[in-house]
Amino acid sequence: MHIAIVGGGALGLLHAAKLASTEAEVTVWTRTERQSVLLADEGIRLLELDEAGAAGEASRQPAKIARVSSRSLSAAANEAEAGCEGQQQAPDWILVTVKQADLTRELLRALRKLAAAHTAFLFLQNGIGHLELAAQELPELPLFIGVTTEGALRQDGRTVRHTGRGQLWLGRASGKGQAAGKKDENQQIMLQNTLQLAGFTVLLSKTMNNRVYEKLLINAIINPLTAIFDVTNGELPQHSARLRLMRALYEETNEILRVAGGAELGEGAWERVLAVCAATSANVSSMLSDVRAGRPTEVQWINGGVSSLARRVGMKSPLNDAMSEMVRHLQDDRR
Ligand SMILES: NC(=O)C1=CN([C@@H]2O[C@H](COP(=O)(O)OP(=O)(O)OC[C@H]3O[C@@H](n4cnc5c(N)ncnc54)[C@H](OP(=O)(O)O)[C@@H]3O)[C@@H](O)[C@H]2O)C=CC1
Ligand SMILES: CC(C)(CO)C(=O)C(=O)O
Repeated sequence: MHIAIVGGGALGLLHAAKLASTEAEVTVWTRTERQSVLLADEGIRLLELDEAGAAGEASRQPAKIARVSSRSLSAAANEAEAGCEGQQQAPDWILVTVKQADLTRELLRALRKLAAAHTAFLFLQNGIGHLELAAQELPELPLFIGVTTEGALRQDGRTVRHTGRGQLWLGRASGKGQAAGKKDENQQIMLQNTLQLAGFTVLLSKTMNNRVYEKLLINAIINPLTAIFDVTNGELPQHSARLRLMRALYEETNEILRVAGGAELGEGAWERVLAVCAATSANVSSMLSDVRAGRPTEVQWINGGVSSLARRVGMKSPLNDAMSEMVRHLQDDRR
């Protein structure tokens, strides 16, 4: 099986490095030519978690060097379009691991050139809204969505630290329980088996809607509030005013996801949000990391995504609107 990974960032390098230990052929499509040359020459340096869950150097595990092929995405797309001799066959799977802001029409059009009729796509972004865009640009191709609780941090162009073991749920993008075709199922099972051989825990789901919305609920609460208060995930609920804000944001978001998104998150969703804070207590959330580094955040696809859902059915979303506004200000202030 040939698996191409779009983006040599935290999640992309983690998946590529671990998949390289299987029989799959792995290609990383990077943004820059420079990173593609670095990966081809020196391989990916993976700081793996040990059995107790400590990562890389902290646990004194030697770094693993994983050999993969790599290409800049634009060069690969141009070659595919020109029908250059000797180019790689179209992949069976394309795992898209760029951040939301980089998941543009232009990127999707480049990917279309690199796909064949048998190519399936898996999108691993936090937030919502990107699948609609992908469906417009890749209407005839099988699109799958993944919700992952793995944690990864890129340290330099070729080094990635596995910061937390989690699980990956994957299924059809619009999967509200519709019957999957046999080809679909086989494709998913092949990817599941390969990812499991690489060491990931992978579960297939026919109700990805609920998985996506549960992760969205978690991100819509933890990410903006940790960014605004400049605290770790574990510190967030430890102050009564912050806990009250979390709860208010939970009530608003949960109701919007239920009414506008048809989410069935069941009992205990609030406790699960608190459990994520506890399980990732030392984490600096991705939104706080982005704010600290002066990078664009994914707030537009997280709290902004919740607000868009609300608007569609005439509901109000004052707290989510405020989160988007405040995080955008933080972003602008840091630039
Ligand atoms: N990291 C994590 O633990 C988790 C992340 N996620 C989600 O996964 C997504 C990716 O996150 P993460 O891996 O942390 O992000 P990173 O910023 O580490 O990685 C994104 C990568 O995409 C690359 N990229 C951007 N544009 C293009 C392009 N046009 N062509 C090819 N590559 C491109 C970037 O390249 P360059 O560096 O050159 O700009 C970068 O290497 C996000 O939506 C995040 O919310 C979900 C769960 C866990
Ligand atoms: C679950 C959480 C909040 C873990 O840090 C996350 O997904 C993020 O930081 O984006």
